[in-house]
Amino acid sequence: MKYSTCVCFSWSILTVAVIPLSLGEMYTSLLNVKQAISVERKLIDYLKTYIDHESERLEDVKRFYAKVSDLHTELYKGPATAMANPLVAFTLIKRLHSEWLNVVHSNEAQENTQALRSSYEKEEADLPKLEDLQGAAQGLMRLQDVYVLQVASLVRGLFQRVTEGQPIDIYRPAVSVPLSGDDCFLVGKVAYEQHDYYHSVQWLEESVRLFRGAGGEWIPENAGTLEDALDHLAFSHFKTGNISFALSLSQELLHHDPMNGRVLQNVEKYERLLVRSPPLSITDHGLKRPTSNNLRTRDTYETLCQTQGSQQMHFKNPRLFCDFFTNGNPGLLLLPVRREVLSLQPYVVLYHNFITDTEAEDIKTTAHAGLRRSVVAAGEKQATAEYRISKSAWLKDSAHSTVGKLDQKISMLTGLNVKHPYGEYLQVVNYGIGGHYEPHFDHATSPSSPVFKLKTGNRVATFMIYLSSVEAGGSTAFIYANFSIPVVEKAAIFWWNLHRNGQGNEDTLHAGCPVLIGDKWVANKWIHEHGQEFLHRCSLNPEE
Ligand SMILES: O=C(O)CCC(=O)C(=O)O
Ligand SMILES: [Fe+2]
Repeated sequence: MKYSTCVCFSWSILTVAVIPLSLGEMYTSLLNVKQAISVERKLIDYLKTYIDHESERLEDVKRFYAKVSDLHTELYKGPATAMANPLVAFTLIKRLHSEWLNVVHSNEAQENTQALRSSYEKEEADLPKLEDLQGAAQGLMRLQDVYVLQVASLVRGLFQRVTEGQPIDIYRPAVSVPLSGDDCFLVGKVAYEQHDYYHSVQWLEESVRLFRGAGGEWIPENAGTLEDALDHLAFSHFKTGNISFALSLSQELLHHDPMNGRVLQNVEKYERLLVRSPPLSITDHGLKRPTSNNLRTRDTYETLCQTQGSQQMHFKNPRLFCDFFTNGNPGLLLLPVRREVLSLQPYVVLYHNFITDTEAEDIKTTAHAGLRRSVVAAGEKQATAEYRISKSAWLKDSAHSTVGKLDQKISMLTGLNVKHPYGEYLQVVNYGIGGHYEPHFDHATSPSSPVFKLKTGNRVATFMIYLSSVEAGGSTAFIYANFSIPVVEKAAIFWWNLHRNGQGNEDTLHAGCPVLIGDKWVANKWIHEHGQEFLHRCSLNPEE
């Protein structure tokens, strides 16, 4: 199979305009998700004003009600004598002529609703779109798959995997946020609409269970109902061959909606099917994950992600070592870098504390305005892809003094020329909900790749800096080399993408695992072949 190359034009920085956040999608970058909190804060304030105004209005209605009902209690004691009083008669006539009319036809309720709606409309541009909701739901399903998380636990706000029949915590959140029947309905529906009945069955089952538990009560914020969930779940079961479940759920649905012609027809159809071929046993309907085009490496990739950093131990391979490294450079003499050689084939090293907290903050902050949905090479062009969920920005040296400082330090450590165009501009990446980058090569694997547009050859090496920590997930996995590196905050990793003879090194196939918990930021510096002629020995030997 072919792997795409992560390609991004470093010169696109020239055309970067400051686009309001609302125009880009939200789920592909945690920074944007975090920014959405301030929008909800405003909505909360608007709702409070609405509740206050409506409460005042209801207080007035209640006062009028109390006034009139108290009067009637008095009047009923002797209505004839009461009416003999012209003041009582006058006020009765006035009430019936105009006071009731004013109360019943008051515009206040409408004005309050209108005020709430127009405040909401002011924020509308910054609200997540349907694409965000679907992307976030897909992110959850990705985490479920890659980390083998139990849906029933996720629904309770827990991150657990079943091991030897026992649910084991993969991560224990400080506060667990349980999901509602409607939350699960939404995730199930996203899967259902993609004909992915493996996930729709699991999520809709939870949805039906929770809706049933809530007694089928309707609440205004919900999009779905018990009936909707039963309907979708019944059809998902039918599609996965579980006709008897499809039948019993449809019967339950008819109980709520007896005149639903479509469901009546389905029930007849399911009954006929069951008469024709009765089910052998329930276990016949084992749900299977949808197949993907990267099945060959999927298991290794996911295992490497699950182990969250599974490097070969130094004691198992004495050629792997740690040291204080200066690369013979006087600039590093007083403060050598702690180097850890992680792998020899391909050659991958980790430099601890490569960047300071302040420098990492400078880089992230400078990147904010330029973050755009990350793209991958698609033939000669670049396009967004499901297999890379993040936003990225390109930073030139001139963007901030820290960028130039880092270039210098990379150059000292690697001994390579990283000046543009021999090194691409710094690519800063922020991952989104369940954000990931599936197995890929950083170097071009086809002569038409956009990597060659710089006219400085292929990407000979990658220098990647971890600008943040993550709480769980997000490791960098080397698939064929069979090891993964956990996110080590402030560290950087370096590897050669090409053999000395210029051929791509297949062993560098690598990936960014989905981020389970946290806000992962990395920065890539891609170094090209040209400009290194006297710095990195090349070879004509096809074996080298
Ligand atoms: O995020 C990671 O761990 C890997 C990122 C990566 O491979 C890339 O951006 O090319
Ligand atoms: Fe990469």
